[in-house]
Amino acid sequence: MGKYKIVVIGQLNKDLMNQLEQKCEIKVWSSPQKIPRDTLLSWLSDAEGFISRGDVVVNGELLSKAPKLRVIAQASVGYDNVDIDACMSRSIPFGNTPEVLNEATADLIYGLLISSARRIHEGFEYVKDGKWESPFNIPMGVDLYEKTLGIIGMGNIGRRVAVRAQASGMNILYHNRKESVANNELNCKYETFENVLKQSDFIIVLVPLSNQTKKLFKKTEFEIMKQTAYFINASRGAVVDTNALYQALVNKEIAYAALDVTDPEPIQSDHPILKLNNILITPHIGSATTETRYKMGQLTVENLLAGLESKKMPSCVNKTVYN
Ligand SMILES: NC(=O)C1=CN([C@@H]2O[C@H](COP(=O)(O)OP(=O)(O)OC[C@H]3O[C@@H](n4cnc5c(N)ncnc54)[C@H](O)[C@@H]3O)[C@@H](O)[C@H]2O)C=CC1
Ligand SMILES: O=C(O)C(=O)CO
Repeated sequence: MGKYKIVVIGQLNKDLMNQLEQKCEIKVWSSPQKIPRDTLLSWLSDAEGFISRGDVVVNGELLSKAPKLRVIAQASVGYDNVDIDACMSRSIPFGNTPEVLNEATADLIYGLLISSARRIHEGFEYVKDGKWESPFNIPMGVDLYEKTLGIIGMGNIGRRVAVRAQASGMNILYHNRKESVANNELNCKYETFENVLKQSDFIIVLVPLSNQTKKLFKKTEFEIMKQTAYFINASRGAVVDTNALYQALVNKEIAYAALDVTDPEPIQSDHPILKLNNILITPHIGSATTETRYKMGQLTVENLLAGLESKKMPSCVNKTVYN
C-alpha cells in the first residue's frame, strides 16, 4: 500500500516526524511565519491528512479545495480557528490536545499571577536599572493569602490553577455556563459572572474563544471590577476588547493586567499598552515547555494516524462524526 499524503504546519520533534514518515508522504511548513493561503490550498489539493496550526483558518473554503481530506489534527486545546460544522459536513474528524498541557499552562498562569502581585519582573528591571538604593525604595506588591481569585471558564486548566491558588491560601470563585459538582467539590464556589467580577481580587480568564465569548470583557466588565483588581487572560486575546482594557489600565479602573494572549497576536511592539507600567505580557507561552510540547505533538500524531487508518482518535472534538 502507498503512503498517505499529508500536510504538516509547524514543527514536530524529529522522532515524531520519523513516525509520520513511516506511513506518510509529507509536505511540511515549519516556518513560524503564516503559510501563504495559495500555497496551503495547493498543497491540500491531494492531501488525505492535515496537521493544522492556530494561525490557519480551517473553513469551508479550505475544505472545498481539499477533496481527499479525511482527517485534521492540531497541537492545541483551543480550536477557534476551525469551523467544526464545516468539518462535520464532510465527516472529517478534528483532533486537539486537551489535558496533556494542563499543568504547564496552569504553572504559567500562576506565574503571571505571582509575578504581577509581587512585582517580580519589575523588581528585576529595578535592579538592572541601578534603582535599588535601599531596602525601603523597592516596588511593593500585594498578598495572595486570604484574597479572592475568580476563574471565568473553570475547566481542565482552571481546576489546576485553583489547586495552586488554594495552596497560597486564596478563596476561589468561578463562573461557567453552569455549576459543576466537580468544581464545588474542589471547594470552589459558583457565582454569577457579575458577582465573580465584583468580588474578586484576581480574575483569571480561561474560556474558549467562541461567538459567545468574543469581547466578553469590554468597558462595562472592567467598570464592575474592583479598582484594586488584577486581570489575567491566558485564553485567547479576542475574548478581551484590547482598547477597553487599555483605557481601564490608564484610568486606574483596575490595578493591573497580565496577558499570555493578545488581540492582535502578536501585539505590535509599539502598541501603547506596552508603555504602561501596570501590565505584564508574555508571548503565548502557556504550554511552551519541552516536555508538554512533546506530549502535544505525540497526541497530534496519534490523532492524525488514527484518522488516516479509519480508527477512533484518542482526542476528537467532533466525536459525533463516528455515530
Ligand atoms: N495560553 C495558552 O498557551 C493556552 C491557552 N489555552 C486556552 O484556554 C482555553 C481553556 O482550556 P481548557 O481549560 O483546557 O478548556 P476546557 O474546555 O476544559 O475549559 C473551558 C471552560 O470554559 C467554560 N465556558 C465555555 N464557554 C463559556 C462561557 N460562554 N461562559 C462561561 N464559561 C464558559 C466551559 O464550560 C469550560 O468549563 C482553551 O480553549 C484555549 O483557548 C489553552 C491552553 C494553553
Ligand atoms: O493549546 C492551546 O490552545 C494554546 O493556546 C497553546 O498551547
